[in-house]
Amino acid sequence: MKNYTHINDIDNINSWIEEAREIKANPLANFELGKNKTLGLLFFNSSLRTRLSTQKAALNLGMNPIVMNVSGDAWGIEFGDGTVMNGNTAEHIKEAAAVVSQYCDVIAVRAFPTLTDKVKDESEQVLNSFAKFASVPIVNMESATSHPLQGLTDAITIAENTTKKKPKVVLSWAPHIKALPHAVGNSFVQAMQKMDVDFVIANPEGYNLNSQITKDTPIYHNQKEAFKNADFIYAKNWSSYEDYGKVLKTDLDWMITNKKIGNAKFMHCLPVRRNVVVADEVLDGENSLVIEQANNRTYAAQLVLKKILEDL
Ligand SMILES: NCCC[C@H](NC(=O)CCC(=O)O)C(=O)O
Ligand SMILES: NC(=O)OP(=O)(O)O
Repeated sequence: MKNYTHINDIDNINSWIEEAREIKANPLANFELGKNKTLGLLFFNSSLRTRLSTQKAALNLGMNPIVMNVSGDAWGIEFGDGTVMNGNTAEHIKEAAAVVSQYCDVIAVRAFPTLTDKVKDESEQVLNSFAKFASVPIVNMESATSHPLQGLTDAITIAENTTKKKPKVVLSWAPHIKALPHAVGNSFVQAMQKMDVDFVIANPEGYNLNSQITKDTPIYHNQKEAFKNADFIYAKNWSSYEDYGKVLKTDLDWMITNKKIGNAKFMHCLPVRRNVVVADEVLDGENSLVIEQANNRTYAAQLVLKKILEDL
């Protein structure tokens, strides 16, 4: 594999899940594969899990990770073509990506959306510019519209926590005070569409995700109806896609509680705001998978890096 930028880069989700579980059972089996190879991790935004689990994955493969907070620490990067750079940006992505490519064998990038400019966000300017101007493989650590390391992690977590042939999985919108990206929701939808699950989405009116992503996945505006017979409930807030980047609703009637989830397992990508997105009782209860889900970030990243290293 060259780049891992989207869930569509997964050619066979069942074999990927199987391989990730083998890696989890024996994380140091490929310790020689990444010897003398450098992974550069570039962060335009905050992170706890992605930053640490991707480095851990690299270390398990014998790679050397180097990390940079691009926003603030690096020179402001210009992405526009032909720009007269007399503003706040000091170096062009053409030089930046070419230079970093000389130091790193693989480059991983995190860059969130503006949530104010839909066209710009959907063009995936930052991620695609790295893919265009870097001479080494690129890994998406959450871009404007997708978080494929998280989507792969979620698929692994569901597979290892069910014995059913076709479990029912619900992605539920949940409240938040801030405007959040669609990336996690989008990649979860795309991962579930590749799996053999009974998958539905629950969100209030005005909060439908991009229909080119949800396609024919059923969307309920009644959370209770959607949760009937659910085996997994995956909560996530996102801002409106239709009324782009707007927060239309902050009251807590869509917050996840024990009464709502019943016997279903609870999932969230984290970080999560307690008693806004989900009640304490759920996160502290035995149906919560969130800590194991975060653990699986390492093995998802390790599988992706392994596939890239094998093709270098
Ligand atoms: N990488 C996991 C989620 C990152 C981001 N969450 C956040 O920004 C939460 C921030 C807060 O709660 O203040 C998102 O939703 O895409
Ligand atoms: N789930 C996730 O990507 O977490 P971080 O934002 O902390 O990396």
